[in-house]
Amino acid sequence: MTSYVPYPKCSFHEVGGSTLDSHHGFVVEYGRDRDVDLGFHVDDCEVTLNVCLGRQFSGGDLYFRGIRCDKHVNTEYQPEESFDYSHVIGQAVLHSGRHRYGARATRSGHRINLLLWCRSSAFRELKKYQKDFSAWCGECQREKRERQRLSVAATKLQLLRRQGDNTVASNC
Ligand SMILES: O=C(O)CCC(=O)C(=O)O
Ligand SMILES: [Fe+2]
Repeated sequence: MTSYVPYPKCSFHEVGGSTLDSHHGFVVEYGRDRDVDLGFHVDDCEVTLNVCLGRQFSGGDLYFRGIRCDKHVNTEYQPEESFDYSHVIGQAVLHSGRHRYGARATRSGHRINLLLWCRSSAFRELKKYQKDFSAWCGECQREKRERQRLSVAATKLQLLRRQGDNTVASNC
């Protein structure tokens, strides 16, 4: 193993990363007589640690397509949310569990990865009472920006109308 990744206690604050209190670990294997790829999904956790253990393989890239809350999990992605990651043996990737992603086909060889799904019971409890996840959901953020844009446009229109009324009144 060539790299070291600290336990993600202090990362991913906005998705519960600072209150992680349990985890679930497992190994995935791809190759001959095993899985080929993995479909588009989100993990059942707040933070995912994915360590590429080996062995020799080609393919198997991860394709990420934006972080989403439950309500927006099936929405479109924006071009800037598209990110591909190529596994490197001995290295790990750490990402939000709400990041939508999948694994492309392992084209040859045998790929083995260790997954650690880190969870926060406090974050899960809080989430039940929240409706706006614009702190981390890309689609909540987009909707919020759109609401703000419409509100600014409506205010501008109101001001212009008022200005017009005043001009008419002063000309009478
Ligand atoms: O194949 C990988 O590297 C990722 C596996 C994965 O996303 C999962 O098991 O949830
Ligand atoms: Fe996953």
